[in-house]
Amino acid sequence: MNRIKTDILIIGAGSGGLSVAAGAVQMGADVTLLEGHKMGGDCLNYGCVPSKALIASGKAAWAQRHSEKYGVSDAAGNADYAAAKEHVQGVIAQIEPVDSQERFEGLGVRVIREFGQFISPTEVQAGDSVITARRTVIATGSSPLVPPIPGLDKVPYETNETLWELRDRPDHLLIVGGGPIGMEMAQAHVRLGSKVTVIEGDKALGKDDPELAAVVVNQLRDEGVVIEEGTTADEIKGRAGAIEVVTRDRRSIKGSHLLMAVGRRTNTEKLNLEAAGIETTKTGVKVDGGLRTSNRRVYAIGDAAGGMQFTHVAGYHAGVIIRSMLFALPSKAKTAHIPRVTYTDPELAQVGMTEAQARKEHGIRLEVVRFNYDHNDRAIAERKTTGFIKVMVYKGRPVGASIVGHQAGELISLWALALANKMKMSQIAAMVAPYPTIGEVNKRAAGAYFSPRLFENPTVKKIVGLVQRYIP
Ligand SMILES: Cc1cc2nc3c(=O)[nH]c(=O)nc-3n(C[C@H](O)[C@H](O)[C@H](O)COP(=O)(O)OP(=O)(O)OC[C@H]3O[C@@H](n4cnc5c(N)ncnc54)[C@H](O)[C@@H]3O)c2cc1C
Ligand SMILES: NC(=O)c1ccc[n+]([C@@H]2O[C@H](COP(=O)([O-])OP(=O)(O)OC[C@H]3O[C@@H](n4cnc5c(N)ncnc54)[C@H](O)[C@@H]3O)[C@@H](O)[C@H]2O)c1
Repeated sequence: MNRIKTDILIIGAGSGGLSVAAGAVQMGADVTLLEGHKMGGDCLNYGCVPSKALIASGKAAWAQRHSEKYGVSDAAGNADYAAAKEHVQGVIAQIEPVDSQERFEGLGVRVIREFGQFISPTEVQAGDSVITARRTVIATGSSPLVPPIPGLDKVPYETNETLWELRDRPDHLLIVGGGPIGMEMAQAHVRLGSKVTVIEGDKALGKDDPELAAVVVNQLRDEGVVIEEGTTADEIKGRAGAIEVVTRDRRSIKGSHLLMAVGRRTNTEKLNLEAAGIETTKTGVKVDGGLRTSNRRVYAIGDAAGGMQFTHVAGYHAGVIIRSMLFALPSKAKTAHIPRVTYTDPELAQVGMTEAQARKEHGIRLEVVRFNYDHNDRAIAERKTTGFIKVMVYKGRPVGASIVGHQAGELISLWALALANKMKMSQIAAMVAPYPTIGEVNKRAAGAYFSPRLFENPTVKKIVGLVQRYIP
């Protein structure tokens, strides 16, 4: 048995774990990192990176088929599904070195390629090593949730972990779940030439503002995706190439392939948390505001912490706990300034409160300002005028922003900055945005807040009248 003493032990080398490791080791801590599977975790290997790469293939095919409006004749836009998947692997391969064992060992991190499990409140076993750490970080991420739908265990199905291996284009992809995974993959596949049916138990993109979700849902429907809402997949039948989903209302929906995209479950089963006195909740490891578990020497971050499940959240959590672990300073993880984006076309982006949440919180004192993409000159030039922004404002400060449209994911960063720093609408309005950019949408939303105050204000009119009378 190999005994190791270390300052910081990190379990899981995904977005969260790697960020802690890189930060802590470069600030002088002795760091040990465990990874039982692939370096880089879900985001690099099975999540953000492959999904965004496949979306890029779909976009390229779509652009070829829809170029007539720019004076360039439409082309067939026929996609080679296997080649698109090679492109996906190529993108992963290009990013991989940044997350590699070699890079982290080069930084001075002790990397052990084993799954870890607690054997006591202060010890973790990984292979033949027993590690005692001053502080331990659970960064074990999450896996696809596969619900016990009758018949599912008897048919082949894809998840976000297997989809990237598939080389034969599905003739008809059935997707159970209309959340971000389901909707992003539905559009990528329909654009790459598959028929696609989404079966969603409630509302597609149901966690988002329904007014924005409707824009995305309508676009996908226009592109040919069949979206069945309000009905769950209650039974699965068939065999490879001929899958049948029987819905709650006893309809039979047939397709060639099945993708399960109904949410996540956190990876805690291998950790033997009881041995360390670490409690869990329904969604993940139980943490306090500073991301400490019920064992004060152990933190949980990223997907494992059971809150918002995004790569940038895992990275943010890393910063929060580094402050607390390395400098013993108080540090709290907040959520109000965390953005999220669904990378459909158009994209859907949110930070802070949605309109419904803000109305509930602030009642009639809430102001909602809007601006539509069809008044943005760059959007008109690029013929990407579908979409709008709305900003929820309370006492002169934004408390939420929702954007659906071209590059919404890029535009939301400004509002993430504003919310993180409690900025005023006047500070956004003071910004000069270059013309013609999609980014002017943000400036115009801020302008929409001040327009009525300036242009429909009798006092302003009176002052201007007076000043004009007296200046030479
Ligand atoms: C299809 C898909 C698309 C996504 N797209 C986006 C996106 O566009 N933007 C975004 O922000 N987020 C996206 N996400 C979410 C994002 O991937 C996750 O939020 C992020 O990967 C979480 O990081 P993490 O460090 O918590 O966990 P992970 O990245 O999952 O890393 C956890 C690591 O821990 C390892 N591990 C588990 N148990 C143990 C153990 N006992 N011992 C040792 N190692 C262990 C695992 O093997 C894994 O490598 C997407 C997710 C999916 C599934
Ligand atoms: N762009 C991004 O940032 C991005 C992209 C993909 C995934 N993610 C992350 O991964 C998480 C998981 O994504 P997801 O889409 O799997 O989960 P999700 O929980 O967001 O959506 C799952 C959907 O499946 C539906 N559902 C559940 N059981 C069903 C059933 N039996 N039949 C029909 N519908 C059913 C739910 O109503 C829900 O709308 C996201 O919440 C997000 O944190 C992020």
